[in-house]
Amino acid sequence: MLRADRLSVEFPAGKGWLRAAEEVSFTLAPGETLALVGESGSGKSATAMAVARLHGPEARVTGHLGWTTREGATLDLATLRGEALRRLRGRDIAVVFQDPGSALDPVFQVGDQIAETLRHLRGAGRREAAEGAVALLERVGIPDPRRRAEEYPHQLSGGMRQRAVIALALAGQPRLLVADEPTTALDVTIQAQIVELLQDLQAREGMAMIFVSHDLGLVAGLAHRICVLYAGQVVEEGPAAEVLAAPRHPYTRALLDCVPEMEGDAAPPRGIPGRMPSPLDPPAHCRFADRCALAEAACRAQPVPLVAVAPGRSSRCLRWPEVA
Ligand SMILES: Nc1ncnc2c1ncn2[C@@H]1O[C@H](COP(=O)(O)OP(=O)(O)OP(=O)(O)O)[C@@H](O)[C@H]1O
Repeated sequence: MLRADRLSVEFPAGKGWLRAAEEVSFTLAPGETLALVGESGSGKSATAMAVARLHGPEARVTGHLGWTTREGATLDLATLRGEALRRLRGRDIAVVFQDPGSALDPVFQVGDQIAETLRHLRGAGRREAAEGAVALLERVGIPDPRRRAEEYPHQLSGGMRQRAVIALALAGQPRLLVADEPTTALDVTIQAQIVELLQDLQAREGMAMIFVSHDLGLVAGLAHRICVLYAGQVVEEGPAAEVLAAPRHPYTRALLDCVPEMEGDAAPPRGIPGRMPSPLDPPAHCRFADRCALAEAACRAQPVPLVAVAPGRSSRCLRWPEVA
């Protein structure tokens, strides 16, 4: 359904450009969830926002985003403009962000906001839209949806607000949901509930999803494929079960080591020692070398390419067979 081919996202910085994402490639099948994982600043959001075409005019996006429409035609999302882009946004591709507050207007009742979207995107009549809004609130697990529909966003808890935002995203019957750290602002128990909801909706509606997270533990139960980003580059990509069971890049290994062993583990999450290189001036060789226990002279001698290590799996590490 979606094929990102050498997608790069750059932002103006001083006299040059900051490469937030660099030649990122992946594919997404209908009904599949792809997790984009990495530390803060690794380029996850830049990549996800490029897919949703939500960057400001200052961003320079290059590469291709092949998209197969409902009718089977192929478009390049990266170059879509005007009416075709408006039709796609909100309808075929919906987005849920970290902060549920930003997607809801504080001065309108939640149900009215969803109803208005149904009228706009699906041409529903007034009554049909109001009923549709209640049905959507019910579908995302909001108890007593008829009463909740009449409340204002501030009357809902954080978790309920994020559910309402997801209901709003579903209003256009999207084929792809882009969820950018949708649970980061929520309590741990609520996080799990929202992840469960997304998983359930995704399976029921057959929607594809791009899920952005810094937490490999969180995406473990959700993702079909995982794409690990480091300093703007894909360092590992493959089926989630394989990546989690036998990582082929030391950075993925290190991210896995940060995941608490057991749910409710009281130990504070450990970070990875060292810092990610600045995207303004990344080294020409392996970008992870300075934080990597396996790094040797060859890793600092040349750029390291992303290579296939198994069918459907790739790694950007010279010593990948030794990682798992
Ligand atoms: N609009 C912008 N203008 C300039 N630089 C930007 C812009 N958006 C992102 N960046 C930079 O691009 C790099 C990648 O950012 P991005 O937000 O994609 O990372 P991320 O992995 O999603 O991290 P986070 O979890 O913190 O959002 C960072 O260095 C960031 O500062």
